[in-house]
Amino acid sequence: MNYSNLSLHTDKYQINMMYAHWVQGSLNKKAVFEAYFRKLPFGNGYAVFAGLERIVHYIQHLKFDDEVIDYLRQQEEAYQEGFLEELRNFRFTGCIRAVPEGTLVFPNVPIIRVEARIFEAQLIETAILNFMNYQTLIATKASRIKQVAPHDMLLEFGTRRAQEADAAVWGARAAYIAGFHATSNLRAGLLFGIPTKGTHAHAWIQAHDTEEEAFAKFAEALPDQVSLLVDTYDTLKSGVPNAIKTAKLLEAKGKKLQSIRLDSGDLALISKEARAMLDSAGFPYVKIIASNDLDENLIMNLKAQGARIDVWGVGTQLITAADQPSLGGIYKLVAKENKDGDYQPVIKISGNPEKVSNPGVKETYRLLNRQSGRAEADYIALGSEEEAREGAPLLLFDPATPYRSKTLHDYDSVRLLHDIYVNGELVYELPAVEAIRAYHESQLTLFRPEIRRMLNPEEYRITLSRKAWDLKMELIHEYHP
Ligand SMILES: Nc1ncnc2c1ncn2[C@@H]1O[C@H](COP(=O)(O)OP(=O)(O)OP(=O)(O)O)[C@@H](O)[C@H]1O
Ligand SMILES: O=P(O)(O)OC[C@H]1O[C@H](OP(=O)(O)OP(=O)(O)O)[C@H](O)[C@@H]1O
Ligand SMILES: O=C(O)c1cccnc1
Repeated sequence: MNYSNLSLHTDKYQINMMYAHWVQGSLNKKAVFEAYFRKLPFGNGYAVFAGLERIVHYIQHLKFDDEVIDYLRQQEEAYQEGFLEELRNFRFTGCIRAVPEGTLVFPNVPIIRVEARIFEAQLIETAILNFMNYQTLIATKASRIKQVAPHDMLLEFGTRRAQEADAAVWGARAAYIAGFHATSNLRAGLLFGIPTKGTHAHAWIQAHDTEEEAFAKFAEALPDQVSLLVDTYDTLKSGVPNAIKTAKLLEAKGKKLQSIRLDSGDLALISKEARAMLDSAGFPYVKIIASNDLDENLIMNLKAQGARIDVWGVGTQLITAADQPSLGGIYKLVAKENKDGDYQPVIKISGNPEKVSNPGVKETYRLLNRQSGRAEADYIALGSEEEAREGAPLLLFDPATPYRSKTLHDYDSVRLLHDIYVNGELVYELPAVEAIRAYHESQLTLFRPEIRRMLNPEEYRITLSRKAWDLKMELIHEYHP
């Protein structure tokens, strides 16, 4: 079996809809879908978009091979051979626009737009959401951790607790984009060129007669990168004193002990005492790593307690986004091709106002205040509108709170969506992960600290243009006269 073929990495209902479009002859009708999420995760003030590289890789390799076709034939007797033949010839021929990875993104702002034959656009919904939702979630969680320890080294240790192998490597990459410095996962290092780091486990100590011997042997084996786990028996009575002995052995050879790792107990108290012991033994350069179910709240708390920790190893809480294990990103049809070949806007109505979709093919602009250089708002306009593109005065119109409406005069507007595929052709050069990480860091500076803060952040302004709002109201009234 070919484990790497992702053509059926989709929900069965997509293939059923594709089949029904094929049966009724509407498969080639064009459609526009937009992907976005409605609510920020973790109560954060922003999310960090990630997942595009994986999406591109998926689209590039989309192929219904013989094995897949045979499986579908067995699965569903109703599927006619002509449909299966259509799938056999499947390739993506549409257009995809997306925000670059590392961009800060906000609720209800389209972050991916797919314009394609409905047959194609429908198939890829599930995979696009799967990649975007997970990676954006982990990048956002990692960004929160980075916020509380902006000057410390952050190591991603989550693979053993991740929801399987793909989550481990793509999660490691998402964490790196958001400012982590390295991962323990070597495959992530190989695949994405991100730095890797590692200490050793308790098993190394347990495999020797004494802790002292274990440390010395480890230092002998890897003298240039010795990091010792000091809590196997007793951190302060045995682990740290033995680490100091090893540090002396290393110095005698002209080498340096890099760090010790604390993995249990009161990390604030123990780190302070370990720091004092290392300093008074003449090893101020030895860093202290901490691990043990850490997250942004614990790290912030440990810092408030004066913990002397230089490096944070973060696993389970990050890679599983433990406090919110899913981002609710969605993919909604916003326009369909009508009989004349024009796009007709469509809406999804819900009893819950937050769930009513924004109809029409739209363009999103990030408006940067020319005086401060800071982002003021994201402005969602219909594709046909010119104002934001041309820098004309813009009404930031808030129907729920009209007193918040204001007109923006002196601004630069940046189009958020970039061409990724044009008529089936990949036109976007995927940036190296280092460049994405640097881009993300620069993007953060565009936002005021009140929006970036971890707790009760200020809400960033998202505005529909007057025309986009009027279109929404028009369609609502059509269905609810
Ligand atoms: N000073 C501290 N303040 C708040 N939380 C702490 C502090 N020190 C450690 N913690 C956190 O408390 C939780 C439990 O720590 P504890 O020392 O009980 O570890 P443990 O996992 O039970 O130890 P072991 O690994 O030996 O079983 C961990 O998430 C740890 O990171
Ligand atoms: O705690 P996390 O943030 O997930 O970080 C990774 C954990 O993985 C290792 O533990 P190990 O697998 O030996 O199990 P443990 O949880 O019992 O320490 C390591 O010592 C960390 O404690
Ligand atoms: O290198 C480490 O210390 C490490 C790696 C994975 C999980 N826990 C710790």
